[in-house]
Amino acid sequence: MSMEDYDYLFKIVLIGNAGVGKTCLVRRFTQGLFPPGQGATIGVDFMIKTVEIKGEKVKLQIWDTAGQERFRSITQSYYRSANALILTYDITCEDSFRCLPEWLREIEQYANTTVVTILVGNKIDLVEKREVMRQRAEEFANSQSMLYLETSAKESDNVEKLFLDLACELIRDAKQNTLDNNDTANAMPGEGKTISYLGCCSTN
Ligand SMILES: Nc1nc2c(ncn2[C@@H]2O[C@H](COP(=O)(O)OP(=O)(O)OP(=O)(O)O)[C@@H](O)[C@H]2O)c(=O)[nH]1
Repeated sequence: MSMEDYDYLFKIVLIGNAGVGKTCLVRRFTQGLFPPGQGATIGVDFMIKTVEIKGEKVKLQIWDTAGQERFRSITQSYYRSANALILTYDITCEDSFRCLPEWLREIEQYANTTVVTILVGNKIDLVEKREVMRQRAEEFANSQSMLYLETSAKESDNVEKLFLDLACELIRDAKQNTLDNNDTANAMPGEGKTISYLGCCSTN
């Protein structure tokens, strides 16, 4: 290993309407808590968490952007260097789902073409208030080649899975790129192990 204390560094950016729970998802994952009375994010916030996946240290830089329209020009500048985007909506808020095509246009315009995007329906603890059916969201995600996951930052449902699955996907991409960029003569011993990583994270 190098001087750095990690094997991989990935940048993950959360986007989506105001109030859907982006900050709460990040704080649940990085600090293990559900903040009471979480206020709106101003501009962009930033947290780091290092996780270990199959013996490799993965440093996640997590950027939490403000959903409010007035911050859009600031948040757009964070798309470009993102390895992954977590596009979040609130399953109890039809409006936040209806805005997704608008967010996808932002992604198309500002993000890297290789970015991994996952659609997240948050607040599944509010069962009675659900306005967006799971199947509908899944179909939408499929149609846009996005992964899909439902979470509750409050109850901690699927939050760990969200970030770990993303990290696995990014590792897989990184290993694949290394393979693609090296002809066989230059391949490092053990590179072939990439294959055995496929599907390593489908924990469900
Ligand atoms: N019941 C429930 N409430 C949640 C959940 N996640 C967030 N909330 C609540 O939703 C509100 C908004 O949460 P935030 O995390 O600030 O939302 P945000 O998307 O970061 O909002 P902006 O910073 O304005 O873009 C807060 O009152 C949270 O307590 C959840 O999983 N379940």
